[in-house]
Amino acid sequence: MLIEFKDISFQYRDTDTCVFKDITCQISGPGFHSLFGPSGVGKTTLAKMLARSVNGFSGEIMVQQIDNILYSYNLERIPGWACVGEHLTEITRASGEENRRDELIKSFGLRGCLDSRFSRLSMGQQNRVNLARYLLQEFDLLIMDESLANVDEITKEKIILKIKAMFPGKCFLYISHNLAEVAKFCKQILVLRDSAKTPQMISIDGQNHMKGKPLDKKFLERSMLEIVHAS
Ligand SMILES: Nc1ncnc2c1ncn2[C@@H]1O[C@H](COP(=O)(O)OP(=O)(O)OP(=O)(O)O)[C@@H](O)[C@H]1O
Repeated sequence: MLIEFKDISFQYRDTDTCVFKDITCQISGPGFHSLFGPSGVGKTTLAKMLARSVNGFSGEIMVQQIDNILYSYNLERIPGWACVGEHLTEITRASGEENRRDELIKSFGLRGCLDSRFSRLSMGQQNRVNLARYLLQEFDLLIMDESLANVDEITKEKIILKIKAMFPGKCFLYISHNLAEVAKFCKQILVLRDSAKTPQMISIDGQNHMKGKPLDKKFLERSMLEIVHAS
């Protein structure tokens, strides 16, 4: 599995600032990779380019062994008229993944939400339901653009570790503003900087924490420090 951004430059139409200037970087292999950087620097834009919903850039995005790319984001809302259980059953009808659905419902703490309408759930509950909907579909790469926003730290950790255990062969691009979280759970952190800085993207190794593995606190602290210095 390989994703390669080569000399990417981009400016939105009718704006006078460029978002990207000659970005080159690689993501290889399955697991959690992060896009990290200050608000407005272009994380969502780059993720959407990868998902082919933002075009018109110069340079190349090459992917190998990745056919299905899904893009999930934290403000995505599904129709509120059906209850959550029905939505998840409906999506499972296409994939035939009843066991996966039940496992996600249990580990994402969604049992109590199944009879509620989506619109009546809290934001953190809505985000968990929405993420489960994506994990029930076919994908090689899932972009998680702040998909776990509004979820408390303890539940978030359980969910990330569960996703890693359930989908060891899949690639995830995890976008978050939480420094400790990306350093702890991701194997690679792509720090995106202002387009006036050179290089605009810096790659840093993360801890890639897994369930049952001890945390290397020294390594984690070093990663966090490197990310702060790169930002
Ligand atoms: N459709 C658009 N048209 C014009 N400019 C846009 C458009 N979408 C985003 N931008 C601008 O492009 C820049 C990058 O936006 P983007 O949403 O990719 O940043 P981000 O790093 O994901 O931000 P955040 O962390 O706040 O979500 C911002 O300056 C934003 O104002």
